[in-house]
Amino acid sequence: MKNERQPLLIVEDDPGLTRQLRWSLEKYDPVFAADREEALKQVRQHQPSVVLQDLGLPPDPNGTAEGMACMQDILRLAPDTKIIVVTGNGDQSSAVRAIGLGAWDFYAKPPDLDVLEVIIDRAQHIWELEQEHKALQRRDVSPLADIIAASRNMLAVLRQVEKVAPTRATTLIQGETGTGKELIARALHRLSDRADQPFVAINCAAIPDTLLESELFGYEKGAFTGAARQTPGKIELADQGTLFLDEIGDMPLDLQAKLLRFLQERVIERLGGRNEIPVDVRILCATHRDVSELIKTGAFREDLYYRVSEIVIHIPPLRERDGDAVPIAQELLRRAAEQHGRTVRGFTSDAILAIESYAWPGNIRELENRVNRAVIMTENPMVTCEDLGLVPGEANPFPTLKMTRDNAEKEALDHALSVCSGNLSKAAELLGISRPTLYDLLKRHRLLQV
Ligand SMILES: Nc1ncnc2c1ncn2[C@@H]1O[C@H](COP(=O)(O)OP(=O)(O)OP(=O)(O)O)[C@@H](O)[C@H]1O
Repeated sequence: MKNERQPLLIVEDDPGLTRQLRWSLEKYDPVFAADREEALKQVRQHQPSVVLQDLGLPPDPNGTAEGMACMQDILRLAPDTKIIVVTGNGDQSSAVRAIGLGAWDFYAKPPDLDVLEVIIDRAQHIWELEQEHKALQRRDVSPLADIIAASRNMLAVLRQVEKVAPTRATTLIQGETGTGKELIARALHRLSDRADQPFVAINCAAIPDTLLESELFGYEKGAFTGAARQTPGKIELADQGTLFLDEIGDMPLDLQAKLLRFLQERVIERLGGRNEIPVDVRILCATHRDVSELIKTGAFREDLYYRVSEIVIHIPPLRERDGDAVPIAQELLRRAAEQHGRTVRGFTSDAILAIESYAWPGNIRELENRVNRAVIMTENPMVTCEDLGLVPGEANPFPTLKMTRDNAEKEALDHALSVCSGNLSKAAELLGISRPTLYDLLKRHRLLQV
């Protein structure tokens, strides 16, 4: 424990006990409150790490409702606080309920002051350890730290990201909606030597075709009605940094031609302008669409595809990432609880099973939405299946032999490709098959683009 006296908030309406505590806990700097309102005021002012709180507070000194409410308010205000609740002798069930609602520990009246001091010291010590741990985490947040991954195929994606990031290679990130494409793009930028320069993102599907060109290339004053002043486009704004073209599969064909020209010549001309402006950007693109299909139907230029896909990163859907859903859900719950000031501590075991077995068609974005909603709406300390809107026990049906074979095949392909860093000849050799057979399998499992 640190040397300076730490503030200790004592929420107690019995003046005799208050006096006794003041004299016996002298290694702390005690501050007092006799009711909920005063307690919250003291928490705001002194930010104590440990609070000693009577459960019987006015206007309900013989019950526990006010005490429980006070405790929850304090945790909402300062979630890391260690609250030790004081119960009437023999009132074990209230103590257990308080722990369920987020109290750290409890002791029964009349207090044995030596024991109480040990409990407070321990709470203070744990609080300090937690703070140190958090500070350490903050200090070495790697650019990949916010990407939670435990599955082999996602860890392979992260290894690919680490290799590709320091290069200037134009990269296409493919994956279903909500799989984390933008998160990966940001990580590629933050791990590159452009990390201190701008990361500019534009969603080609969210901007009407007529505006996309001026958004990307900028315009001169008077270039069109409403062009009141010279405005640089996103490409120019990303100069020296990274430009992320999200949903590039939705880019209209005439703009695709312009983008291709830019990628070849690395200069832009603003709309209505005559000067060529050199721009140095690294281009990252993403799409949830099957580009090979778009090329076949003529909706995407093949030459542009080759330009933007020097490297292709394929992000697997959540249902194919073995062991990822639960740790991601836990991290999202922690973030949501912090953001919304809720004391929700985890998932019930039913909820964990449901998270594992649900197919997550909307991937992590859907998981995030369900967890957020649950954290805001739940009245339980642990999020349940119902809070998540999932059906308990809705496990996957027993897998057919074909499903099992397909999964094993896909896993072996994934593994071989990651061991051989994407080298197809080596991967084929490792798997004991010919290169054309490997090619066919990769195509069948959609692990190969075009
Ligand atoms: N592995 C992960 N760990 C933690 N959070 C994640 C992970 N992957 C994605 N997320 C979160 O899920 C949300 C969706 O991710 P993101 O926007 O990167 O997906 P996307 O594929 O670009 O989505 P869309 O196709 O809808 O644009 C974001 O809030 C992101 O922070």
